[in-house]
Formats: sequence, structure tokens, C-alpha cells
Amino acid sequence: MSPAKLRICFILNPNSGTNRRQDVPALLAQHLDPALVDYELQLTQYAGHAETLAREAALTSFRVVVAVGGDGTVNEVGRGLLGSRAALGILPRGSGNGLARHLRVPLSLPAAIKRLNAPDFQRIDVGEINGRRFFCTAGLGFDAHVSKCFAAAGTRGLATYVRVALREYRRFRPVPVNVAFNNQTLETGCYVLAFANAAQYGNNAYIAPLADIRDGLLDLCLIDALPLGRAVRVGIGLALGDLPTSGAAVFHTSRQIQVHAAAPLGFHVDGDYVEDAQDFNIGLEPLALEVAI
Ligand SMILES: Nc1ncnc2c1ncn2[C@@H]1O[C@H](COP(=O)(O)OP(=O)(O)OP(=O)(O)O)[C@@H](O)[C@H]1O
Repeated sequence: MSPAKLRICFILNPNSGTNRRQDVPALLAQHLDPALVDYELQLTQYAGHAETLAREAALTSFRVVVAVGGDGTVNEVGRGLLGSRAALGILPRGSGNGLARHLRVPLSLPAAIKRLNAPDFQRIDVGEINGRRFFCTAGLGFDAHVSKCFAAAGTRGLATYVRVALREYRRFRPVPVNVAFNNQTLETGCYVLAFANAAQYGNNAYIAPLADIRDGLLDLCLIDALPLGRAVRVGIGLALGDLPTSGAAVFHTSRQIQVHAAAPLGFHVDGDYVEDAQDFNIGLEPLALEVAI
């Protein structure tokens, strides 16, 4: 008797990324082996829809549910799969593709699709901030503020992101925070406080290059202030992956962190701005999600 085919549901966010010309249905038909895979393709119709579609796909016994999009789509699909028996797959089609890059999913769609004919299954940790799950990174301060402005910018992509970040750099000021973790408390300024499950924000910008997505810990990256000289060093550190030895940021690891801010601070999950808050509870559930890569 031949082995059962792998049942895969693809969830495509037509709004993700900057290259929307790829014909995803044609690529799936061309590169998936019908002897190995049975599949279905669904399109999201609004922000948040991918979570509902993923939950339904898991309930109808798809073994793999693939987010076709960027980290925002991956976040929604991943949330919909938590607690189910379905694994998350990724076809990277976003602007940054942080989790896909961390997990070494090929960035070329044909290569990534071919891999799904016989994927490897592994488990990864899942982070949480104020009840919102994240798979790649979350953070407070400047990066969240830039995510908020980026969402309002009208266009997407790296060039828009850099333009928005440079403009906001002149305006943003650090906020005093109290950060409690591992039985210690830091009283510091927060320009950026990042919680990294994976090593990068996307686009190979390594905010926490030593982050291990299976170690049961979040890597904290704290930048208390960002005068121009340090901003240049942080930019180089993000690109080279040497922030921990640059002296421009401080690193810790922990599974539970509490932050109190002296004034409202924005936070993001997986690059999408959520809201402003003053109290933050950050945690991690070890190996809570299966991925198919
Ligand atoms: N049909 C839709 N219409 C409008 N927005 C959508 C739709 N489907 C999903 N979205 C939203 O689009 C946002 C952006 O998607 P996504 O993050 O996947 O792409 P990206 O921002 O280009 O990539 P990355 O996060 O890797 O930079 C997500 O926050 C998601 O909620």
C-alpha cells in the first residue's frame, strides 16, 4: 500500500510583499508532486483572516498549513495552529521574511515549494507579549514606533522602511523603563527593547544574532539611547550580526520579563505595531509550535 499523501493548505495574503507578480497557483501546480501532496489554496480577504483560515484548516485535518506571505501572515497562521496537530509551513513572499530566513526556508518560491513535497518537521518556541503571540521578534520603543508609521506609509518594502526610520529617528525620544527578569531589575532608558525568539527582524537585520529558536529562552536586546555615533554602529551591527560585541547594545536571556514604562510606549509583534501600553508581561512557551520546513 502506498503511504498517505501529505495534506497541505496554503493561505495566501495577496497584500504581502513588494513582488506580487508571481503566479502562486501556477507555481504550486508546477512544483508540487501530485503523488506526494494533496493541496488546497485559500486567499485572505482582510487582515486577521489568515488566523481563522488556519484554525479551520487544522480542524479539517490538514497536516501542514503554509503561510504564503511575510511575518505578519506567518504570525496569523501560527496563532491559528497553536494547540492543533498541524504544522506551520512558510512560502516567503513578504518584505522582510524574518522567520523564513531564520529557519533557512529558500527565498525562491519554486525551491521553497519543492521542499514541501517532503518537509522536515521540527518544533520551535513561541513568545508572548501582553497576550499576543510572536514567533520571530517583539519589541518596545523605536522599532514599534517605526512599524506604526510604516503601516501608515502607503507603500511597503525596504526603501519605505528605511525612509520612515530615518525620518522618525529625528523625532523619537527614549522613555524611562523598569525591566524585571531573572531576579534582577534594570532602571534604564528604552530606545529599543527587543525580545528575540529568532535572530533577525527580517532582511538579514540581526537584532539578536545568538538567538536560538529552540532553547526555551528569549534574547533581550536593550538600546537605552541612540545618539548619532551609536546609531551608525547599531546599523552596522544589524547588518554584520555583531551587535553583541559592538558595545552599542546590552544583551540578556530570560523566559519571563516584566516591563513598566514611565509613559505609554508602543509595542510590535513580528513587525506589526499592536498598541501603546505602560505595563508589559513577556514570556515564552518552549517548543509550542511544529514547523514544516
Ligand atoms: N486580504 C488582506 N487585505 C489587507 N490586509 C491583509 C490581507 N491579508 C492579510 N493582511 C495583512 O497584511 C499585513 C502585511 O502582511 P505580511 O506581514 O505578511 O507582509 P509584509 O509586511 O509585506 O512582510 P514582512 O512582515 O515579512 O515584512 C498583515 O499584517 C496582515 O494582517
